Amino acid sequence: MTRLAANLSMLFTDAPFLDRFDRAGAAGFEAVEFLFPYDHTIAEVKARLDRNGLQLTLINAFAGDWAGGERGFAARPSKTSEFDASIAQAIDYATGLGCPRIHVMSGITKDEPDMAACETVWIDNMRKAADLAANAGLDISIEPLNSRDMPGYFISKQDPTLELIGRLDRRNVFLQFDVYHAQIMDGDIIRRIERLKGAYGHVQIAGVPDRHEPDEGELNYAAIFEAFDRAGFDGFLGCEYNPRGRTEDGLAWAAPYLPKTAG
Ligand SMILES: O=C(O)C(=O)CO
Repeated sequence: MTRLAANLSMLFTDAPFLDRFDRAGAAGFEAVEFLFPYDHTIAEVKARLDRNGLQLTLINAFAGDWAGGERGFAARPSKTSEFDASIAQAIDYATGLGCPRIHVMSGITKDEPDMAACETVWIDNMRKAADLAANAGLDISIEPLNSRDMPGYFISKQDPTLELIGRLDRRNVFLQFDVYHAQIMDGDIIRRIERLKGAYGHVQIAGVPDRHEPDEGELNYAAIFEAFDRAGFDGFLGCEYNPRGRTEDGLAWAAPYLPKTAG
């Protein structure tokens, strides 16, 4: 069954962050995800989840100076103390908010002098994060980002990322399968959903190429939703797109999958 989570870092952004929970609830969502809750206390965020009856499916660990272009620390040899602090903080928030997984970003490595050192520190950092998360009953999610939007990001394709995840040898680390990024870098989406079954723990969606609502662009999302169903994926699909206008005005495609609005 297709179930949708609103990504509150990209949807309802005409409202302040905490008010986006109310907008998502009113629009019929039963779940949300977002990148960084850290400007607010756990209690403030929890109160908004609870008052709207929303589950939280994903948060990101702090990833550095986002506006300045930073995208995480895991593969950056000079940033291990920032990495450690970001994981400790994310585990506190995920635990306090009842969120089952944390997206740990790998970092922009195009200007790093030694890629072998980046890979070594990525493995060490991700293993450390996975073990701390496992102690708290949480999963780690790792996402390749397409190199058109995010040049120089450490991981950009699904299969090489899975190869790295395999080397971690940790049972609580999963691929974050963002269909938008995967279509741009890898393609063959339906077969990939089937082949990678069990390897992805979280899924995100958007239209390709413009990252707007999934009802436009080159992908047939009805067929993709069926493929995730057939593959037995029972998690939420994170709606991580830039709305063409006001978020609510672009949600007609989602209505059949939103329990509070489905007729
Ligand atoms: O940019 C993306 O696709 C993300 O999910 C960042 O967390």
